[in-house]
Amino acid sequence: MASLPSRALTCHSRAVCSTVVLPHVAYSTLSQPRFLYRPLEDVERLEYYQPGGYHPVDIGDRFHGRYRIVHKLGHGTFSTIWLARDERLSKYVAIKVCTADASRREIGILSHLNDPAHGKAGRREEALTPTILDRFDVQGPNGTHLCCATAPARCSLADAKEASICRLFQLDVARSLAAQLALAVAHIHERGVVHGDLHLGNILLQLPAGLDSLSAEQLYEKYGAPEPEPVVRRDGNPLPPGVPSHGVPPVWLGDRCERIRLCDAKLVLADFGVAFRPSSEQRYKSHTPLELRPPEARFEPSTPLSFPSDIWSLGCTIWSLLAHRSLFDVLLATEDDVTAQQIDVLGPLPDEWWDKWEARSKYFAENATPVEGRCVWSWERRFEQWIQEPRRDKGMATLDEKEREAFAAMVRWMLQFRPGDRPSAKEVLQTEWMRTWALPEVVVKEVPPRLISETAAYK
Ligand SMILES: Nc1ncnc2c1ncn2[C@@H]1O[C@H](COP(=O)(O)OP(=O)(O)OP(=O)(O)O)[C@@H](O)[C@H]1O
Repeated sequence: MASLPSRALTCHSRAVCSTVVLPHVAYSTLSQPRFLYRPLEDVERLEYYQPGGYHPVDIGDRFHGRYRIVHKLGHGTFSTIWLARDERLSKYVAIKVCTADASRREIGILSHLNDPAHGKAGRREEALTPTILDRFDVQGPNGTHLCCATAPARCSLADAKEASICRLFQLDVARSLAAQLALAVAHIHERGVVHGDLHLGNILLQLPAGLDSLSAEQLYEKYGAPEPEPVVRRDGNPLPPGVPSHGVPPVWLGDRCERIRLCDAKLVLADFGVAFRPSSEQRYKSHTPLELRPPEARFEPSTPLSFPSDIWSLGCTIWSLLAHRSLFDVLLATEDDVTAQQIDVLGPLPDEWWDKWEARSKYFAENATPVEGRCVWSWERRFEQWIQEPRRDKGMATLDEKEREAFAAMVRWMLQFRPGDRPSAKEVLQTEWMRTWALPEVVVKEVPPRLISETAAYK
């Protein structure tokens, strides 16, 4: 059986964090004890099985007259995701079973992205974002749950890193993933959509062909059968209705990041749960994790977020594809610590932000030099110690001088403090690093045909 990486110490899926409050769920978790049940590792918070919350699903359940649940794929704050056999088409699908009170925003955004009325998208272009294969509602003890079927994926890029000790993708793979991600972002921006939560946990690796030919038994043999664990109340009372008798840890279809080969490195940009269209909705709060959160969300809270906020997160995500750790370190860090790191790496804040930043004297003297004794990690130091050195240590390829300069120029442009100074996603695709090093790693036939002709025109 393939080994499953423990996600217990990470928080890509916000539901695993005990301190999280569900932002757009209509019920409150405050009126009840924090932990009603014994927590199960790699299983969603069981307290969210309550009216308005998750729907209890069992292995073997049949949905919509055709989807037989064979395993669990994962969970998020607003859904559990299951591997199901589509008995009509004899293939596997991922069924996302949303919480009863989850907004239906994601399905609306995905339908908009896939709608031919908004411009003809190539087959490959569509492959960079999820295609809704089916949608239906399920009634259960906790309410009515929107379910949608999409292609199952192997794992998220965050999971592929967490499963690894060195936490590095091969250089050609990292370049290819960076290019595909920029293509995906260019595609959604062109359709007027801001993703709003770009990070490695929301980028999935596509499954190589071949899974569909396996029966459920063969799949269990190869990847391991489900191992449901009993749900137990801490006070010893029986389980209330709407709570499953067992929790199911997810199957591991993925691989350690360093073992992923270029030919298998095909991504899909997922989780459009907080995506929005700036033309029809104003959004002020960023849902992106702190290490990739655009600084305007902090310093210009009354200006609506827009496409450049994705570009900031895209720049940070591309860094994380090449490095073994994120550009801005958030371990035990506050928002102020992160702002200080951003200045250490990128240079001074815009004057009006600097004046607004109350905690600045903790990190900088009035002449903007770091306070005495504070350890400053510049871009160069982070690049050397978090990208080049670990790659050298593992016998992996490193970036030569020219690539290094082109990479820095691109990422630093994406990380301009003022949103208006950042490139558009299309301009990112035209940068020297993308054209010379990243796009050529994407197998030509896999690139959206229209975007190929556009990027070819830039050469
Ligand atoms: N199509 C899929 N194939 C395989 N695994 C998937 C698929 N979709 C989602 N997952 C897994 O489930 C996890 C949660 O999915 P997703 O982020 O879409 O849920 P969510 O409820 O919208 O989460 P949140 O809003 O908390 O990020 C993913 O990180 C991934 O591990």
